[in-house]
Amino acid sequence: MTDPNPKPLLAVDGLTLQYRTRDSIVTATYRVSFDVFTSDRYVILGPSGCGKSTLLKAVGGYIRPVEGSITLAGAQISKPGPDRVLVFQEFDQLLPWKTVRENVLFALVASGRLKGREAAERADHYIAKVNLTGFADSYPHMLSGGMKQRVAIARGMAMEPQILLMDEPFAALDALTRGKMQEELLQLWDETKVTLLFVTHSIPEAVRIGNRILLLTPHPGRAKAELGSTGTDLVGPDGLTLSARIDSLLFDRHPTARSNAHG
Ligand SMILES: Nc1ncnc2c1ncn2[C@@H]1O[C@H](COP(=O)(O)OP(=O)(O)OP(=O)(O)O)[C@@H](O)[C@H]1O
Repeated sequence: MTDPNPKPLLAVDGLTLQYRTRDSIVTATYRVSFDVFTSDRYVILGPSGCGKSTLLKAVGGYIRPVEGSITLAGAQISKPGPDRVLVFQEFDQLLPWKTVRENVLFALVASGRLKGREAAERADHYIAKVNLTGFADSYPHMLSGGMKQRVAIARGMAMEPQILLMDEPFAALDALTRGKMQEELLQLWDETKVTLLFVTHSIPEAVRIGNRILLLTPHPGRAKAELGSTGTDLVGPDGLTLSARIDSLLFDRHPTARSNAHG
């Protein structure tokens, strides 16, 4: 029987995050709360500067909250750990002097996750999962942007973290490649059911990737609404697509039935 009240894997409660510079304090997020359950594809969506990246860094353990708490499987997050892996937007997140296989292996071995043959087998397994077996001995400069992002995803997945944190991983790709990468990520999720926390400012991407979507207000980010998504942009009983509903909530616009939002 399934538990009617499952405990969240990740619980973010009343989170206020700030940057303190020499002469000012910037509040990035204000009292944001949300829960992520095992195997969720949880998307944080909001305009540029609303604190999405800052939130992800706090879940990664790189920023301490000034207020509120973050717990993973019931334990307070206080520092970075191999149970949370970040995939960034930038193509330069790989080590340029290491091959694809060495990049994936390095993370596994340096974190103490695995060593020797086990590490090599795990690395090859995830390189195959992102369809890069034929490029395992290539260096990053020999790969396209999309291929580099696949390596970053394989490296993150190989760590078998409790949650994979993705900060606009496809934002720097052309539209066709971006669509293909979204499809591949969903396939990978189908095979692994990895829990995703995915940040984007694109409404169509949020609708495509997420099973649950948290909308943040413009700076400083506050939780505005949480929506469930089927992963497709179906028209609801009110005649609105999910994109149109999100658009109206994010920008306080009057929704138009069957209108399409662009992100
Ligand atoms: N290192 C920093 N020092 C001071 N302020 C910062 C720093 N990093 C971010 N900020 C500020 O914190 C706020 C939130 O930034 P953040 O990068 O988290 O937003 P975002 O929603 O991820 O934006 P984008 O979609 O453009 O990446 C912004 O006002 C930003 O200027």
